[in-house]
Amino acid sequence: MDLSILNDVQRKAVEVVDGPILVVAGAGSGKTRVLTHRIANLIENHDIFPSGIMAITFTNKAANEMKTRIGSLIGPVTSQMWVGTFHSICVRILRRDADRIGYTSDFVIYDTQDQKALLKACYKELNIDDKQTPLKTSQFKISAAKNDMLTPELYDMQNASDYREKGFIKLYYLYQAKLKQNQAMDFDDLMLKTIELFKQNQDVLSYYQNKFKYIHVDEYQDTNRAQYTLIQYLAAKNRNLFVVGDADQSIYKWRGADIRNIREFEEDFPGAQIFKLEQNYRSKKNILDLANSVIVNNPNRRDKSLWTDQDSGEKIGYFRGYDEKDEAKFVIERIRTFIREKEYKLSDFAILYRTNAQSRSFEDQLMLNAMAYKVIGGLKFYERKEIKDLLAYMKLVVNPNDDVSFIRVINEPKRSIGGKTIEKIQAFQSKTELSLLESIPHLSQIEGIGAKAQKGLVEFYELIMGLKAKLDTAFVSQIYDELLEKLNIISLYELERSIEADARIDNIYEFKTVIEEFEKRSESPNLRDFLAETSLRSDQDNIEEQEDGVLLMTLHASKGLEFPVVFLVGLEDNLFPSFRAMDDPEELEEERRLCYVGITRAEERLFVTHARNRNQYGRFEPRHPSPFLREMDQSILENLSDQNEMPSFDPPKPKKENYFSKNALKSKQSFFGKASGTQGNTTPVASASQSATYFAGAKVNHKVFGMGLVISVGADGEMLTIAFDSCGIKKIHSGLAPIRRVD
Ligand SMILES: Nc1ncnc2c1ncn2[C@@H]1O[C@H](COP(=O)(O)OP(=O)(O)OP(=O)(O)O)[C@@H](O)[C@H]1O
Ligand SMILES: [Mg+2]
Repeated sequence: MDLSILNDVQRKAVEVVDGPILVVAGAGSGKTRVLTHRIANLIENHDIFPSGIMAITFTNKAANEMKTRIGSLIGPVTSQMWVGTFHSICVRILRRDADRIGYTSDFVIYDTQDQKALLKACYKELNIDDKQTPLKTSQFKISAAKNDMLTPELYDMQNASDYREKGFIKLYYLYQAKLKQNQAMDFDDLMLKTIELFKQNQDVLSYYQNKFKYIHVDEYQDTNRAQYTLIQYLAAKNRNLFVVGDADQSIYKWRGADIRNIREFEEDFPGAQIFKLEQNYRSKKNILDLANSVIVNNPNRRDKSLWTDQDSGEKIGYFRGYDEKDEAKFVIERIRTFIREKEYKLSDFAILYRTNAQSRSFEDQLMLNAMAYKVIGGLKFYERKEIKDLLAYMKLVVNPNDDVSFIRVINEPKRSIGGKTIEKIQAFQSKTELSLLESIPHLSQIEGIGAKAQKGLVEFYELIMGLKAKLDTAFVSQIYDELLEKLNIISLYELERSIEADARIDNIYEFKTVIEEFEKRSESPNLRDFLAETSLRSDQDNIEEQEDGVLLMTLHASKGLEFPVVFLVGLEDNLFPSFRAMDDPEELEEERRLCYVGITRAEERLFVTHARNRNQYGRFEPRHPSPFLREMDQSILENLSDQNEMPSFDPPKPKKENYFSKNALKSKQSFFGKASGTQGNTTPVASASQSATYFAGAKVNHKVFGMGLVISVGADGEMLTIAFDSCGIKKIHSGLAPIRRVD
């Protein structure tokens, strides 16, 4: 095998055969390449059997990529070599020896839905109200405990003195017992049970320790406690552990990833050889410089020097649109120009964003331009559950005969209506030719439907009919608002307090923006036309399933990948970095690392964009540029914004010392204006009745709801819309509520 295609340090790292090895390096320096070449080298030049080699990555996509890369070096990877995710490797181990810890080898794996169903059964047994403690909350807590390797027993020991934890501990015990009864494991158990297997069965552990002489881990910076422990077990005997990672790319703290794992590798494995790669092969120099100018603002990091012998390349395109639609138009227009002028294919372009809901404006523009696209690691906007549900409601309002929509949403949210009830109505329906919805007024003629289900059905009927009555007089947005209110859907998701639920809320608000855009451009904005237009869009979706397409994904999903042209979009305060980062310096550092990951995906061209106004939380509001934009080296940005979109406004005052980097505030040639003078919408609005001044972005403390962030101030200067940490968005009268500013 030809190792001359590697640079000196890379080759040295590849050539060491035994002992613990850590390769740390910035993005695009060839870490993954070194890892695959090392494996090929072991097999080709050192006669190591593939069956003695294991390589672990974080996603299936990355695992497949790794197999392909090794395959291209030494021929197809056989199943004797274990290349996979942590989970897939654990399943393989457990299938063989689960009986040693009291499971059969046919144990089942519970996915999120199964987990919820099981939790529900526990709730029933323990009399827990899922309105007070949403299933999702317990699910999240159990997962967090497991990622920290806390079994119910350990968790109990740690929290025994905390009376508030009593309920949860009981639940956790029961949940775990029920899993066992069902011979089931949830995803997190796969890790924990493997560790348990090793702990309790020295012979099993020895078998794997002897079998896997060489163990490799990519993206080591994102391992959590349980994953770390598993690796420690497997590698303890031979100590031939080869890990690669980059502390600057650690972006999974919220899933328990512990950046210390990489920092403390030398302590965990004394005598470890450390290699630092410094040459980046992926990106043009300007892109790399930009990435560095951002990441240097993270305190507590080991400085790395990353260089490239590539030329500077073009400057980084900077665009500030009037709103998110304008931003999307710019991006799609650029892609068109690139394709017209150079030999690019659609999949050379990646649009990276912070939150899923942002994909919508880009999807719309791509569809308008008949360009194929793919949403990686997620669903296209109109395929997302909450959007499909809301569309189904609206379809029923227009068309009571739509049984498909009826079935989709009759029990969404829960109305105690199950499959049996629907079958009974269907039996009735076959005699009457009424639709399912139209059958509801005839419930008295249908036997065997319980009182609870009857009540649910009638309420559903009244909801739809109530909206139908307004069909010819109300705006679509009014119908939509009323629908949301009656379903209480936002509150239900808010109660879940999970990242997933937050994303759904974002999407629901984003859909309101879709409706408002429709109302603006159509002459008689009615629901029928709106639905017709939307169904055309979803149809188009289906045609576009081809190989090639512009790639859309969140920053998290882009880890480890590379693309010729990257658009990093939505660089706005409270979006990226997210609102959560405002009060939490650690969170802000994690967001900054995410920004670093995003920038370093680009090979040839990079564009950074944001909007001056955005529809978010269901409101059209002025936005501040992201602090990350200010941190970027301004001398390598090229302003591509329209003249009238040239910036200059008053940036919000720094609230935390490191919130805006010192660099950025000093920067002379900033696109983002000096910290003097106020303009336009960002002018603070004084509250009439209080001396305190409230404005979008002000932080407040409410006696009951706790800390929150003002999202907007009503025209009277008194009605505030506030996003509270504890309970989501609320409207509060500043003169009447027990509220004060905190700075
Ligand atoms: N010595 C080299 N010569 C030429 N190209 C190289 C060399 N080393 C790496 N590359 C190329 O540079 C790009 C980045 O490599 P790779 O993906 O392995 O980097 P990485 O450090 O794993 O990046 P990330 O931190 O983003 O995961 C790849 O296209 C790879 O083929
Ligand atoms: Mg990599």
